Amino acid sequence: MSSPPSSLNAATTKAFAHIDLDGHDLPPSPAPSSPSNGRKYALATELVYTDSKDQYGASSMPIYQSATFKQTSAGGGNEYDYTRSGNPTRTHLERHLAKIMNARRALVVGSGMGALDVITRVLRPGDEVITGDDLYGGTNRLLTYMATNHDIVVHHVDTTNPDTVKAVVSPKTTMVLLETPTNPLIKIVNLPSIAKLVHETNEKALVVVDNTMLSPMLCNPLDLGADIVYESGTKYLSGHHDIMAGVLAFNDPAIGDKMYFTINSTGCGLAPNDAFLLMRGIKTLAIRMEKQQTNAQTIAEFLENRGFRVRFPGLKSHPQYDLHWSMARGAGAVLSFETGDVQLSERIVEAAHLWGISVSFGCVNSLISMPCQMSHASISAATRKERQMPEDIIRLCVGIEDVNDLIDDLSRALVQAGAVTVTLDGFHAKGPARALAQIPIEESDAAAAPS
Ligand SMILES: N[C@@H](CCSC[C@H](N)C(=O)O)C(=O)O
Repeated sequence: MSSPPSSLNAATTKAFAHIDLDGHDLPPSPAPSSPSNGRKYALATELVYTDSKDQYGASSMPIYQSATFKQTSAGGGNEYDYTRSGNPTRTHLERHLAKIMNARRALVVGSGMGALDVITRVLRPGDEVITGDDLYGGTNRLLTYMATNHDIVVHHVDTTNPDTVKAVVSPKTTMVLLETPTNPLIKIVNLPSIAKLVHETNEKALVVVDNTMLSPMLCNPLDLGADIVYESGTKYLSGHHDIMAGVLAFNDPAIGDKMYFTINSTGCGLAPNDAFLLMRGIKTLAIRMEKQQTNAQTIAEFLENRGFRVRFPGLKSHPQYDLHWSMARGAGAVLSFETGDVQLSERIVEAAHLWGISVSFGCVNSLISMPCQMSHASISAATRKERQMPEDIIRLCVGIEDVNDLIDDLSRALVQAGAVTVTLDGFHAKGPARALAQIPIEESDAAAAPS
């Protein structure tokens, strides 16, 4: 895992300012800083291990809080010249991310949506994008913006069924944008099958995966056939909800060059202070994720055992349990459940104390939210209805607190909201929540899927 020679970095930093966004006459890509074959240890070890050569041997890469860098000659040419183009703290983070994401190259920007913006800038009028019918509200909003303002054609299909994707892939398909598990319905998407069928039909189409729900701790979409993987670094990677960040990773040097060109041109690269905080967060990813997943599993089982319909890939009842585990090393820590009644869900959410009513996930603190009113509110009510998104769905994003405290707080909220019948033996979902639990998830999802 040696660093690339400084002359290479300097060449790419300077040359990128003059190349065509369409990728013509690209200079050679920088040498992969930490290619996947540079990994020596188990992922938990690699998350904390770095071999950066700081001049003073600092064990934590310092924050190079400098906008510009002195050059040694009038022609410039030093490794760094200007932080928009490159910064040592950011480079250190990018090399570390490339290593843990099994990528040849990673880049970091100011938010997860910023990462998707960089990716979608390759689209041209008339290009077609295929994506899911259950996807993050911000992603839906950006794609809608592209469709409205840049004449991009967006197909929202049931990506849990590769055949529905196959039916719409064509020579015009430029991008297939997937997330698994989907947010907030926790449906699983068969990444290898879709990547294969897309590339067989149209070898130029880019398969792009939002891996925010799993993080590199649990899934490496590049190994499953994706061309680009991106994540919100605001979530599991940083883990403390104290920064916004976006991460992009690739194996194809030409894709990396294009994305770097856009980042340098638009100035959306991650600031040094945030790069430092993201790097610090990544070091505890394994231990946080382990605890969050264990807590999430306990809570999912707790709710299911009390008669709620729960969506979580750690439950055997999840209709795509086997598919999820064929691609991922864990279930993650986001689950959702339905009550069948919007007002009842609101009362549950508002009765919780320990669970913060907040958007986002992946943080050490546990969060509760109603996606249709919060994270996915930017999807119009009409579109939510068309896609049959359950307005009552509650999303739980599980943190690292003591699980008994989390269960106590949730139990109290369920009782206070009137969602359960209390007996001497405990309590059980009642009314619409109980009725809903009788309908298997696959049946209601099949009814919801667009034909
Ligand atoms: N008001 C924000 C909501 C952000 S949701 C953040 C996160 N990705 C989640 O799923 O909770 C917006 O409209 O973007």
